Amino acid sequence: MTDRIRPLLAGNWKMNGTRASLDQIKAIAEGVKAPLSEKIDTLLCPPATLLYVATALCDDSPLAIGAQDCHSLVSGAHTGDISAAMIADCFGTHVIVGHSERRRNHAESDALVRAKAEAALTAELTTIICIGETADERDQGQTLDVLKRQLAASTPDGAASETTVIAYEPVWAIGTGKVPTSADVEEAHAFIRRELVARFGGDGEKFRLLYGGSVSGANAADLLAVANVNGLLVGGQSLKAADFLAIYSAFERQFA
Ligand SMILES: O=C[C@H](O)COP(=O)(O)O
Repeated sequence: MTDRIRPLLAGNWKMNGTRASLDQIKAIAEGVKAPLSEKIDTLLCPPATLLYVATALCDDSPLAIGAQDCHSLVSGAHTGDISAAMIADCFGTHVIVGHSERRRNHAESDALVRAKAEAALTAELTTIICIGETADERDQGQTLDVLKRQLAASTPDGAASETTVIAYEPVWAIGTGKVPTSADVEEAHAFIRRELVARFGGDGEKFRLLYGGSVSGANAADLLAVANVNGLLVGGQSLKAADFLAIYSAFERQFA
């Protein structure tokens, strides 16, 4: 862990959460307090239906609210989509793009992910670009090739460490309870770091690299101890405040 890099704990609710879940957002917002909030950033990405009310709920909290996807255009005839500008209009500050569930379920290409990331940058949202190999790709020894291709093709030339976060999420680890070894995470993150430095020079050293995939309160501390892991992207364990705050506590132990 490079101490210049401010860690980020991010939660992705995926297609979960209704108005009845707002009490969980409130509890998380109240739980991410100073002094730790002065050292690490926290973010929750609820479904788009809750975005506006969630930002209002978190008005007095360090907890940032973001979205899970955006269209590459600002507006137009795109039924069901939301634009980066709309997210910003709801006071969202972040957006996830290129999540493997979007890549798989909506056939999103690297080029489309890059266009979405460009739109997010234009809307002045912090963009979390997800990359990661499938189980087959891993079994065939292609992990680093996949990461190289996805990172290069999904990241805009205008990306910078202030505005862009890279999340390494092995597809086979998402929602499965399977987590790569620390050595595997270290290898992947070191590779991503090298690629970013090769492309962005010194600024590549400063990008935040998140690990995601079956993160829980039980494994968060071990993951955070891995070199070049600057935070975590959490799915299932971000839905309940108690689970998410248990992961936040692991940050406390690592970074306070
Ligand atoms: O965006 C979050 C990831 O897909 C991880 O999900 P998970 O923590 O439920 O495995």
